[in-house]
Amino acid sequence: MTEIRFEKVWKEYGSSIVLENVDLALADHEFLVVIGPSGVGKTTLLRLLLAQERPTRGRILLDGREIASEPTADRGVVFQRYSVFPHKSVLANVMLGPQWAGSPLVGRLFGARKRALRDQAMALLDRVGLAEHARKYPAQLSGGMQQRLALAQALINKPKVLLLDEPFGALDPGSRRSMHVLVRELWEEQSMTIVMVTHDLMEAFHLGTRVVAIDKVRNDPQAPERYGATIASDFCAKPRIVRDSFRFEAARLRAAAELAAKTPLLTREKD
Ligand SMILES: Nc1ncnc2c1ncn2[C@@H]1O[C@H](COP(=O)(O)OP(=O)(O)OP(=O)(O)O)[C@@H](O)[C@H]1O
Repeated sequence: MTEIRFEKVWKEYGSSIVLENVDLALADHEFLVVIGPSGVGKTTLLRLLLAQERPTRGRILLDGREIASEPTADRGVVFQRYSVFPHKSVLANVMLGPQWAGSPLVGRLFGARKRALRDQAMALLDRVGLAEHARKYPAQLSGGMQQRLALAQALINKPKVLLLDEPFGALDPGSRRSMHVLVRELWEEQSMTIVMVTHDLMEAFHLGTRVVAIDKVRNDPQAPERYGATIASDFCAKPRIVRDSFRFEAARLRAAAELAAKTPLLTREKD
C-alpha cells in the first residue's frame, strides 16, 4: 500500500513562489502524469516527493507519515538524461545503490551478499532487455538502452514510488514506444505508484491512470513570481476497468482534445 498526500503544499524560494496550495491525494498503485508549461514547477513537485526539497508550507504524507527529510530507497527516480554513471559498467551501475546502502563506508559488498545482489541485478537487466550488455559502459548503449538501464538502477531498490522526470524526452519515436510498453508492464508487475512528468499530452493520456495539469491560476504580469502554480485540472481515469473500455477511450480523447485546446497552457514558455 502506498498512498501519497500533498496537504496545502507551498514551495517558495525567497520572495518567489513556485508552488502554492497544492492539494493532491494519490491512491495506491496510481500512475499519475503531471503536465504543465515550461518552468511552472513540475520538477519541483517531483523533488519535493523525493525529499530533495522541503515544502516551505504544508506537508507531504507517504502512507500517512510525513516523508523523510532525506531521500530514501522507497522512492526511485529516472531523469531525462544523465542518471547513469558513465565510468561504471551496466551491471555495476545497477549494483551501485544497494552496495552503498549495504556498506556505507566502502560501497562494496563481498561473498554471498555480493553474489545475491549480482543475481538480482542480472535478473533485472534481463527484464529490461539488457542482460547481454551487462559488461558494456553506458556510452556504448543507445539512448533508449541507457533509459532502460536507469530504470533498472531505480528498480533494484524495489521503490514504492517511481518518479519519472521526462524519461522519454530524448528518445526517438520507436524507443519511446517500447519504453512505454516496458514502463506500463513494470508498473503492473511491481505494484508501484508512478509519478511522471512529461510535455507530451498524448503520452500522458496513453500511460497515466490520472493526469493533472499544473499552472498558475492567478497571474500578475507585473510580478510573475508573486503567485505560484497549483493543480489547474485533474483528469482521473477510474475505475480501472473503465480505463480499457471504449467509454474510457472516448473520454480520454475528449479530455486530451480539451487540454490541447488550452495549448497556450502547455506550450507557453517561461517569461
Ligand atoms: N533552487 C532553486 N532556487 C530558486 N529557484 C528555483 C530553484 N529550483 C527551481 N527554481 C525555479 O522554480 C521554477 C520551477 O522550476 P521547475 O524546474 O520545477 O519547472 P518545470 O515545470 O519542471 O520546468 P521544465 O518543464 O522547463 O523542466 C523555475 O522558475 C525555476 O527557476
